Amino acid sequence: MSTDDPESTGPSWTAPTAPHAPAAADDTALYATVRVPGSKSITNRAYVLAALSTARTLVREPLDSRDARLMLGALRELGASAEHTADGVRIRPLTSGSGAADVALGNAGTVARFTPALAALGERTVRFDGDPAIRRRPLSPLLGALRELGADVEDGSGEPGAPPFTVRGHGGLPGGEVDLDSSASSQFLSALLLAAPAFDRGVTVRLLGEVPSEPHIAMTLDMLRRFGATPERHGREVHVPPATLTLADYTVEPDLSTAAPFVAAPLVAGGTVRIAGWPRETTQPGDWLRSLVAELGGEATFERGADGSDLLRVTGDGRLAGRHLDLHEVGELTPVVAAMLCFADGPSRISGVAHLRGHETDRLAALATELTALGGDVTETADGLVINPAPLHAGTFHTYDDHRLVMAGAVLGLRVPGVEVENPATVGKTFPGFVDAWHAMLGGA
Ligand SMILES: O=C(O)C1=C[C@@H](OP(=O)(O)O)[C@@H](O)[C@H](O)C1
Ligand SMILES: C=C(OP(=O)(O)O)C(=O)O
Repeated sequence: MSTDDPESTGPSWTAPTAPHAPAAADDTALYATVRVPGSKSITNRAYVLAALSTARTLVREPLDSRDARLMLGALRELGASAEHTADGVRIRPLTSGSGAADVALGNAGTVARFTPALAALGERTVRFDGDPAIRRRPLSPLLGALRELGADVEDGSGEPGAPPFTVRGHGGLPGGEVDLDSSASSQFLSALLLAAPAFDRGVTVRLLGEVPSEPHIAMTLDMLRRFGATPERHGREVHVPPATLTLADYTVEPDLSTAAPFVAAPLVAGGTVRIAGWPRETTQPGDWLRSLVAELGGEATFERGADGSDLLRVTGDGRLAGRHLDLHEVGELTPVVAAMLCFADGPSRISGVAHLRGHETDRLAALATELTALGGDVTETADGLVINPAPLHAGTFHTYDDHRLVMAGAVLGLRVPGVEVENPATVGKTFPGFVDAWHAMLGGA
């Protein structure tokens, strides 16, 4: 499966049905242990912080996927180096250098939002562009804030404040105080905070509007601290003083958002799935899935594996309660959660996720269209979806170049024979091995 070709539509994939679905958990039901790859959000933050450090960092157990490769490609263009070793990826920090550079964004929000500040810190003239979809995703509040902090950002041929654009590095950024509306994406705030230790005066961000995806901000602050920075947050103000970053070694946690469809499987189909390496403490938004499982009628408990590592054991019986869920803090889980709720025995509602219209695709429109096309009773609201019980049937599930729609299609297929998931290769944004792992979970590897 190519991780470099966003347009590759390839053959569709008939999502497999579960062995015994729906069913009470018994010995013929789904029973599997699953290992998911490293967190995209942690991997790409670790790479950025390592590139800003004063010495080499070994990033252990990183994600290897299209978004992670795009981040490494961007950092190399900006003067860092990345070497794959037996233990992980060793990053050597950014070096000064002049001339022109080109950063390929693909459709990676983390690359588009986290790397322009790094370009402003260097001395290259860096052009940024990516897939057609990234040109439509929100960016302009971040580029505006970077300009106010002293960056030289020039709009390109498209919409102002959108790729393609150019950053002319002048060897540093003054930094200072700035107002930021980060309501369209928490990544704007994370981007400023991650680069701030390298600004002459650090940064003080005064937030306008509500920031979604709060756990991703906690992740940014936590990782900054591990690399030696001292961020402080007081309500709507976040301050990061200048700091020298260094960390020899960083181990990436498994991606709990990538784990979402595997957590959903036993609830939707009946059975037990264990997720290996689920951390007892984490800033990842996917950790919220543990409480979701309980709320929808399943069970999620920690176990200790034979090797001493933690596993999360998720059990369900194929019956799900309908619920109203505000997903503002965990928006990236919406596609899989919406697929689960199509099997609930009562009405459900998802709210708080208007910003999903600026994700890989307009996820609210895509989910309403695709779930309805399979027989679902799903309507879009301004900030979410209303989902009522309805029998689903076979059909094509279009994925709009969105990895999480492939995962949602897989969940639907557990109980609905004949769900044809279009362009499954697009899941390579975060989990190139997803289709194989899904078949392995179902016992058909
Ligand atoms: O900082 C991050 O790593 C992310 C933040 C979130 O972005 P939004 O706040 O734009 O939803 C999330 O949805 C995305 O998958 C990853
Ligand atoms: C919104 C997502 O990705 P990105 O990092 O491209 O914003 C996502 O993975 O759900």
